[in-house]
Amino acid sequence: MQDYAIAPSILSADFARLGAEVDKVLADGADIVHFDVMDNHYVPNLTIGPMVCSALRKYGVTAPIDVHLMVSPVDRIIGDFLEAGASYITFHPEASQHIDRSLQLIKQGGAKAGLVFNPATPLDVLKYVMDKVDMVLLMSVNPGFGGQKFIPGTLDKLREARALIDASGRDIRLEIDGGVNVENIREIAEAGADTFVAGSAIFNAPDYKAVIDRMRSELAQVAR
Ligand SMILES: O=C(CO)[C@@H](O)[C@H](O)COP(=O)(O)O
Repeated sequence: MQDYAIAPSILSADFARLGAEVDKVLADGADIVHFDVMDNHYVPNLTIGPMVCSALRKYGVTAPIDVHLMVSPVDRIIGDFLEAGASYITFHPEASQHIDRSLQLIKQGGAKAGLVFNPATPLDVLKYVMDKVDMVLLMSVNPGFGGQKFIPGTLDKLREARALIDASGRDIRLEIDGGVNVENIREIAEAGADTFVAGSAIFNAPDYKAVIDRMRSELAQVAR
């Protein structure tokens, strides 16, 4: 079976009890902590920054932390997230003046680097930096808020990204983010995703483990 990873987005967690929420979702079977950084500039919302990432590490979180920067410009915040213990740092190509340089900053700092594509952003730049990318994140909603509906056109884009990744021969995760739930996760995996961000589907449910277990049983039935 494919090495699938479930990455709950803490955007939908209870921020007043963040450490306990992260502990619980990891104990309930999540693989990766998805950490959404919004700057009220690149996107119309404001969330959490490097101090919160660092606080989670000090609190004892050892799981990979996948930092999604919805921030412009990106370069000046990358160093802070490297120090704060980010495992992955992904950013939007349109938020960097020098995409190759931003990717190098992340990798030289010891984290895995990735690019994020909004629903209407083409994948064109990817082919020029494939050798520096460890993750490709496709947004299946317009970024800024949790709880939106999955945009179905993202399935074709996933197939396109999967073909590019497979052709590269590199070990690159293909992550999907926005409107992922138990009902659509199998179709999304069949289109090529291997890493699934889910915010409201998990954190708005009374039983996180039940949702994650149901997601895994859907993934166990994926035909590829
Ligand atoms: O980055 C974002 C939104 O910009 C996402 O990570 C959302 O937080 C996902 O939430 P759901 O769509 O799963 O509720």
